[in-house]
Amino acid sequence: MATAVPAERDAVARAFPGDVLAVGVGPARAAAGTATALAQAPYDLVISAGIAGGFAPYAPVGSLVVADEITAADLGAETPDGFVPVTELGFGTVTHRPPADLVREIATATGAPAGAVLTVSTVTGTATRAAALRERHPTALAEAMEGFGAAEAAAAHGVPVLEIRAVSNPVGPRDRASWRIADALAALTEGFGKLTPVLESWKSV
Ligand SMILES: O=C(O)c1cccc(C(=O)CC[C@H]2O[C@@H](n3cnc4c(=O)[nH]cnc43)[C@H](O)[C@@H]2O)c1
Repeated sequence: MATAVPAERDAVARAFPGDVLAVGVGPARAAAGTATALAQAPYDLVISAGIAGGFAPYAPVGSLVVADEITAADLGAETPDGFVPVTELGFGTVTHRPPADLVREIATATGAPAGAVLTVSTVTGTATRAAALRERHPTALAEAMEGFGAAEAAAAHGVPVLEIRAVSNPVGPRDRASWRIADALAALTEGFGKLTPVLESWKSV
C-alpha cells in the first residue's frame, strides 16, 4: 500500500494490517517508491490511497471513491485544438484498470462509488480546468497526484493495482480554507475498516 504522506499512511494503518508506505507526493515519487518496494518483496496487490479532490456533485468532501480506471490526465501535449494524450502521439499508456471484480466488491463493502480517478501533476485551481477534465473524462470522480505512478510501477512488476481516495476538497477554484483534511483522513480509516476483509478474502482466492 502506498500513500503520499505519513498522515495518510497512519490513517490507513489504523484499519489495515498490511504494509503501508508513505512514498511522497506526485506521480514520480509514487512510481519510484512503489517500484522500490516491489523489487524488495513480493506483493499480491498495490494500492494507492490517500486524500483527493472530488468532482462535484459526484464525490463530495468527506466521501470515499474507488477507481475503476486510473488515468494520467495531463500526460500529453497541448495543441491549438486542445489537449492530446501521449497515446494519441504514439507513446506509452495513460490508463490502468484495477481488477473489475475487486472494485465491485469494494464498492459494495464501503458504499463508495466507482469511477475514474485522475492523476495530475498540477492540482486543479479553476472551474474552467475542472470542467475541461470532466469533459475529457466523463466518469471522473476525483483527482489526485499519485495513482498513475503507482499503477505504472505495479504494471512493470505484473501486480494488480487499486486506488482508493477520500475527498478532502472539491476540484475547482483554489480555496485552501475549504479543505477538510481531518474529515478525509477519518473517511480513509473508516473505508479501510470495511474493505480490509474484502482484500483479505480476495488475496486468498
Ligand atoms: O495549494 C492548493 O491549492 C492545493 C489544493 C489541493 C491539494 C494541494 C496539495 O498540495 C495536496 C497534494 C496531495 O494531496 C492529494 N490531493 C488532495 N487534493 C487534491 C486535489 O484537489 N488535486 C490533486 N491532488 C490532491 C494529492 O494526491 C497529493 O498527495 C494543494
